[in-house]
Amino acid sequence: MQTATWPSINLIYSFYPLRHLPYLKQILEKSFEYESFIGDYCQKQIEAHKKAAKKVSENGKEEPRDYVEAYLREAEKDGKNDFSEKQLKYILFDMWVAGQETSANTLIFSLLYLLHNPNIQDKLHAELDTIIGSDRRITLSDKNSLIYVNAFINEVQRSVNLLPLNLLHKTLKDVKIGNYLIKKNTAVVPQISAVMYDEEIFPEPHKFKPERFIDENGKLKKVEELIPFSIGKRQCLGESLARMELFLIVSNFYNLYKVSPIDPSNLPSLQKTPGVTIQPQQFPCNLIKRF
Ligand code: HEM
Repeated sequence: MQTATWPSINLIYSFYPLRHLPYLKQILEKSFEYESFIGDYCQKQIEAHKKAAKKVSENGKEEPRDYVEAYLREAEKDGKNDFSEKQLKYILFDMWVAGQETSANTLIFSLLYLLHNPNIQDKLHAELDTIIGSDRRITLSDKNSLIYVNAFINEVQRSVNLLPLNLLHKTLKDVKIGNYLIKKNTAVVPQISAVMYDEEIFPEPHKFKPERFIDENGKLKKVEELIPFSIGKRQCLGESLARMELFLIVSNFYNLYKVSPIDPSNLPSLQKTPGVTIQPQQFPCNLIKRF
């Protein structure tokens, strides 16, 4: 994934003849290698589902267990050949690539921010101890009560700024914005960071402050400029899934564990490795059970 999202890959796809240059050629070949690795994995899942899934024609009335099963059933019902296995493979590929590392890297950065801000971890634990108060499983029904946890996740997503350059878009017709004319077929790179690091909206944008998302009455603030999933027609397809995952993992993980640095005088680096998605550096830390 890291290879496939290198800026050089974007460069090649923006101007395809560049793929013949020796260094870029090597990178592109590496990305094809990873692409077929993930593609093969998706294909194996489809094969396994085809064997196990209950077909509509076999009176499969119960809910499909997952996306692949739902797709295969729809394909069986469809008479127009709108569904194909190739399409399914690439949908799975897209969801895997877009959904796996994005959520994982955001979660890893949450650890880093807590290692750098032990007082914020104390506040997180204080809220979890007051509202949850045990090692019971936290569920989505707890979401509205855990204000600080939600504010913490918002601030992690704002600070990580996972897709700083968003994905490339293209204008389908001439567009006028203010005094600027953007011609049809222009590549546009919407800058999510310009919004999430705007100091008029988020004062001291480089400081990690979950409190910026809590109002004077202690309620969670809705801040429209918090746009880690982008906005518009092509905004993240997995946003609601990702939001659920982040809440469930962050709340349960930090309820059960306290994180601490191996060496407090030498904290792990917050440096971000660039790519289409931001990557953290590898780091060790201690996990202490709270229950
Ligand atoms: C923290 C987690 C995530 C973040 C920050 C994130 C962010 C984004 C962003 C910024 C885009 C580009 C939107 C645009 O072009 O304007 C995007 C696109 C996309 N995301 Fe996510 N995403 C996350 C998780 C997921 C998950 C879990 C899935 C699926 C299971 C997913 C699937 C997709 C897909 C398929 C697209 C392309 C949508 C399109 O082009 O129409 N993402 N995501």
